[in-house]
This record gives sequence, structure tokens and C-alpha cells, in this order.
Amino acid sequence: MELDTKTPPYNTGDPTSFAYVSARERWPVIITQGIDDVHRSTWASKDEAAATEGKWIISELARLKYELQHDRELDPIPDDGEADAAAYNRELEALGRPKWHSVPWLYSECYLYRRISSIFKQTQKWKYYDIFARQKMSTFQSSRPAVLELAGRYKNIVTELESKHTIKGAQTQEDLLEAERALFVEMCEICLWGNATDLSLLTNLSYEDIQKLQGSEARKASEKNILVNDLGEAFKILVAAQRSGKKDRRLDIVLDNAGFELFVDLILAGYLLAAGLANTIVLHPKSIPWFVSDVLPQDFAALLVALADPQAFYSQLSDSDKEAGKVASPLSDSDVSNLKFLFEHWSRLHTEGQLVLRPNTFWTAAGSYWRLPKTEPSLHDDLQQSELVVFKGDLNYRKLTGDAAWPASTPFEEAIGPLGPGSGVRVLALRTCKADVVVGLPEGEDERVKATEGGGGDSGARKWAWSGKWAVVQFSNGKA
Ligand SMILES: O=P(O)(O)OC[C@H]1O[C@](O)(CO)[C@@H](O)[C@@H]1O
Ligand SMILES: [Mg+2]
Ligand SMILES: [Mn+2]
Repeated sequence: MELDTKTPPYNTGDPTSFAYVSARERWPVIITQGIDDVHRSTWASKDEAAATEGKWIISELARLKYELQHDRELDPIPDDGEADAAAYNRELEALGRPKWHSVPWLYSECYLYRRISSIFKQTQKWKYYDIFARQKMSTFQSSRPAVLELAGRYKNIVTELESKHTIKGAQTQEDLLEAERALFVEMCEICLWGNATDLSLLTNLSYEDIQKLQGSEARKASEKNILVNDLGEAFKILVAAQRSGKKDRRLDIVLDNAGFELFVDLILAGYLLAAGLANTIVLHPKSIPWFVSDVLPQDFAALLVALADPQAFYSQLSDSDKEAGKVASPLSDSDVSNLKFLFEHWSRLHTEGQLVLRPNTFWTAAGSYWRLPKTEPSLHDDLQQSELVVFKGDLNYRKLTGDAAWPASTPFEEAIGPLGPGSGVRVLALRTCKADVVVGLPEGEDERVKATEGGGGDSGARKWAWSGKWAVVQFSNGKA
């Protein structure tokens, strides 16, 4: 089988890679949490047929976990009625029926979520069940302080832009441009760090930990951890398009996680529309439960429902909070009104077609985005229509770069191959680093960060890139 990139991809058999830890430690925990979730739903179900199927699902998940932990071969995905199983299985054959502990990381991790999905697709009553929905919603609830802080600011900014076409304090056109640029950078950085609360990595995060990651103080302190920051170039592209008088100016966001991250992505989307920096935003969600926290179309709906009646949403307590004897404190009137403003604004943008959700099964295929022009030419064409395509999060970055062991100083444009120069697609990656692959760093930077505490030193492992503490924001102008 032909590799996507000449540079080989990371592999679960490499003890210096985060792939190694992922396959042996992280994935069994994720499956176990999934079993717990199905257990709860099965136990709560009054429908006998659903309960019977629930028990079968649990036994299938337990079998998957056993195979993983005992380093068995990856079995073909059973025929579950979905067209993409064949491509997964062809690739599995081409890889020579690998075992869990020595298989390309990107393929095997995608396969894991596709296998889990196939278990549900084979049932009658659980076909559309999201095994990760509970975790996603409860982490969003834990983000309450940051959500309230941002909702208040958003309402002020958007109201000002929509009623007076300006931003507070801006006297001249230059002031306004500078204010728009500063807000663009700030909102993109909020979107960037919103990704740090990803659930697949932070398997046991406390309420306090989540809050620390999300406040405005934390953001300022983290700016020095953005190793490459191309936001200025991306902003120039949007302004140039606006000034050209072009009527259709679209920006795309290839989404990553639900909950707080989706909330901040929508904050950015609403801002860009209100400021006239774009006039359509296309959001690309996943089609099956994916890497625990990724956005499904129903997560978008669930977020709007939560904001439509925020008091009710925040008065629901998780089981663990109930057990701990916690009580929910009610929201203030102004918090409620700010959140309802968000609900109304986003619902209106959605209804009027300025905020569009566009799923495609390409996003849950096993391969890297090097394959896009060949395997999904219509999606490639579609992305070429956009002024800028923002790729959120770690997995999207791994897929852009083929998850390959590039030298860290490899130019970003080179590492994204067919989506680089000449592709007709402008790529902006907003990525907090949670995996080995990193490109586009200045010479010597990798070594500098390796030498920091916990950075990996000369162990041969790029440990600094596993924690979500460091980030890169990288741009490639495929239309230049
Ligand atoms: O939600 P994100 O940012 O894509 O994070 C998921 C990533 O985190 C991990 O689960 C842990 O590094 C990776 O396997 C995966 O690429
Ligand atoms: Mg992410
Ligand atoms: Mn994710």
C-alpha cells in the first residue's frame, strides 16, 4: 500500500511516541468509560429490546478492549450498512492485518472509533446513540465561568457592530481596523485554547482544572506558548477580500470538539459575520462519535437548546455533583439575558443561512488529508470556494501533515502536501499540540522546548508536544 507521505507515520510500536502510551493506557480507559455509559443507559431503559441490545453492546465493547490489551489483530469492520467500512477494511488488508501494539497510529486510532460506531450501527435501537454525549455536555457545564465571561463580551461587541458598525473606542477607520484585528487575534486564540479542554486527552479533569484553562488570565499567560503564530496573515486575507467588494466571502471551520470549544468557535463565527469579515460560515462536523469529544450535528442542536433556557441547563447537576451534595447556584438576570442573546443571534444566523453545518464522511475516514483531492474531489472543490479554511485541533493537524515523523523545521506548506501551494485552498491550522508531529518551527526551537521541564530532553521523545500546553497557528496560502 502506498504511503501518504514519504516520511513514515508514527506507530504504536514506537516507545518514544505518544502513540505507544495511547494504545496501551489511554484507549482502554476510553473504552471502559464507554462501557459505563452504555451500562447506565441500559439500566435506565424501560424498553426490553433496547436493554437486550445494550447488553450485547457492552459485551462487544469488552471484547474490543480485550483484543486491544492483548495485542490481537485488528479485525475487519463488520458489515454495518455504512459505505465507508469497505475503505477501512481495504486499508487493513493492505497494512497486512496489523496488531494493536504495532500499527500506524493515525489509522488505528480512527479505526478504534469506527469499530465502536459499527457496534451501534448493527443494532436497531441504538443506531444513533452517542456514547460520548454525557461527557461532552457535562464538561460544557463545567465551563460556566468562562462561558458567562465570553457571553457578556460577545453581546456588547456584536450589538455595537450591528447597530453602529463600529467597535467601542474606535474614532477613525484605522482605529476600527486595528480594533477588528485585535479582536480577531483574541477570538482565534480563545478558539485555539478552547481546544485544550479536549476530553480524549484529559481523562480525569476536575472542575477547577477546566476553569483554569479557560479564563482570560490563562489566555494571556499562554501566548508565549504559541510557537508559531500566523494569525496576522490570515487576518490580511479576510480584509483584502472584504475590500475587493466581492459579494460571497465564505470562511470554513473544520470543527474539532463539542461543548466549550464549539461555543467559542461560534463566538468567532458570529464575530466575523457581524464585523463583515465574512458573510457565510460553513462548519464541518463529524458523522459518527469521534475521538470522544468531537462535534456531531446533534451537539450543535444541544448547545442551542442549553442556551435557549440557560437557567434550566445550569440547574441540572451531574450525578457526581449530586453525590457530593453540591447545589447549583442560579444565574443572574444579566447572565441569562446574555446567553439568550447568543441563542437568538446564532439561531438567526443559522436560519438565514449565514451559519451552515455541512457534514461529510471524509472527516471520519482513516486516511490523512493528503488524500483529499483524490478520494473526495467534490469536497476539495467545495473548500476551494472558501476564503479561508480553519482546521481546529490536534487530530486535524495530524491529518493535514500525514501524522508523519517530519523534522520539526520542515515547512508547513511542504508537510501538508496536496493541500499546500497550488491546491486552491487556504489553510489555517489552530492547534494545541497533543501528539508527536510538529512542523514549521524555526531551526533549534524543538531542541529548546525539549530542554524545558517535562519536554523530553534527550530521551528521543518529543514529550513537550503531548500535553496540550504548547501550540502552533500555521497558515498556507494555496491560492497564491
Ligand atoms: O480533540 P483534538 O485536539 O483533535 O485531540 C485529539 C487528539 O488527542 C489525542 O487523543 C491525544 O493526543 C490524539 O490521539 C488526538 O489526535
Ligand atoms: Mg481539539
Ligand atoms: Mn477532538
